[in-house]
Amino acid sequence: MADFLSVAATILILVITIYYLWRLNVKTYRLPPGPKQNLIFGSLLDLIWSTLFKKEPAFLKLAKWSFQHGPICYLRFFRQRVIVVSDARIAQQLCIGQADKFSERPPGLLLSRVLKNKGIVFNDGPSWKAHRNFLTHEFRKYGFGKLSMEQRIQYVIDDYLNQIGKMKGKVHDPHSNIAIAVYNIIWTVISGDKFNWGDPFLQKLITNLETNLHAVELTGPHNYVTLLTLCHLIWHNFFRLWSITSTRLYYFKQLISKFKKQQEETTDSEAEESIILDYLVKLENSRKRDDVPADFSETQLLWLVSDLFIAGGETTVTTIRWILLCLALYPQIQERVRQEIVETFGRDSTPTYAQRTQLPYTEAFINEVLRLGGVTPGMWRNTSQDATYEDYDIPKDTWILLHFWAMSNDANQWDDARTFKPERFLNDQGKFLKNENLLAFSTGRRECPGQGLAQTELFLFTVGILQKFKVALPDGQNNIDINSGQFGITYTPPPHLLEFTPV
Ligand code: HEM
Repeated sequence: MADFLSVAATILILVITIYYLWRLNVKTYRLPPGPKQNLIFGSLLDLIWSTLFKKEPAFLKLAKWSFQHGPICYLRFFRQRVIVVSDARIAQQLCIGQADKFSERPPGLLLSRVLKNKGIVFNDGPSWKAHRNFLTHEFRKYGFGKLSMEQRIQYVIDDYLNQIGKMKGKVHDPHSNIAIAVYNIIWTVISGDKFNWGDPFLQKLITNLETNLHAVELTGPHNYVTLLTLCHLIWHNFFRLWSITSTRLYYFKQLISKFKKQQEETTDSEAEESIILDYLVKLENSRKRDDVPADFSETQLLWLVSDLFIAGGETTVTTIRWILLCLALYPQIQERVRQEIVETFGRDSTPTYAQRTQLPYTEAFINEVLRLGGVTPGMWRNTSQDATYEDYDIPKDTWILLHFWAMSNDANQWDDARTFKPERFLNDQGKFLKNENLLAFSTGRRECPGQGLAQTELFLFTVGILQKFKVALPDGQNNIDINSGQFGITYTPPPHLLEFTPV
């Protein structure tokens, strides 16, 4: 009896699988090249084998496939069609040239399922559009490059530099101080308020935000097949993930309540303009007029704030960690950047972001860190309609991986791709030269709306640190391999300690 049942179950599974595959291939498409696919699983078993048994990160495996088969590489993971794009120009042709078709997130992705109709990053449709427009308008209104916003950022960077000064050259892991400064900057930018250094609430929030980041890995096998998604959730303890997210939202709720209370106690003329205040005023005014924009609500404000902390925090913290590590690993480059800064602005005056054009080597250095660090290794889009690229078809509901790390590491686009060379961003006259192959902040309608803020932070941090400190690895720890970063939701530098000596 047991034998009969298992034979019947096997036949049933086979019939269902063949039916699905048949439906998938009813229409024959001219698909881009890719590795040979298994009839049923496509490349899923290869991916499982590499990630689970060979411990190769999925991002790296996908990059290898794409280097082997071309910058637009087709794969299938069981039923899910995937295209990996590892060329910045192709990404731009698709995401700008055919923006209507390439601006959604994949609806089946775990994070899209959980965050549907919430915030911005994994949201879609009218709710995404309304919040994205609001944010873009706000960032333009307060303008990075405008002094008031830069001053807010600079106050936090000054706190950071004071803190480093107090450590008197003690060797330490730079991560936690950078995180305190970066998350505080996000809060000051969106609320006009600022935490004191070492505020226990900020510390609690950061611990929460940095817990379990590996559970939201974006490209591993569990992303494509519901059964594997369930296994992944069980493995990472679904209840724990849920409790971390609820606690996070509770913290943001507390922050916004505190913000509202402060506003009530402030007279109109004293009130500091801010993104949160603008959201609440817009909501209030539109409620009175009875024309609330798509999905604007206090709950959505929570998700928006949460998204800004998540999208703007880990990315910027990781980039600054790479900046410090690269300064320490390449002392001659560090001296050259410092010399340029000190000769142009001295040790005490702070240049504005707009004055970066006077510091071309510093700009080249930061761009080389963004390239080699490849902080956001990739991001998903979904085709909302059938599309084409040159002679290839890209069917509706194909997941498109914009593989930023592969774009920055393609030997066909970059000389000595894995060597740290800021000069590649300078022209013959020593002026900074933008390189179209670098897409650190993505492209098209979903490109990073926080790019201006992030670039301002990276610039002010680099200048501030080099005006005051020499950054070095402790004696005997200079053998860190710059190519041994770890892939997760961001590409993080290998663990390291640093010492900061006043100059
Ligand atoms: C060095 C720092 C940063 C890097 C490298 C970075 C990079 C990126 C990338 C690659 C994307 C994906 C875009 C796509 O889907 O194609 C993105 C999205 C996003 N980023 Fe950033 N980002 C950084 C900092 C920030 C900051 C400071 C903020 C705001 C506080 C921010 C807010 C966002 C948001 C809200 C999205 C989602 C946009 C959407 O889906 O419409 N990012 N970022």
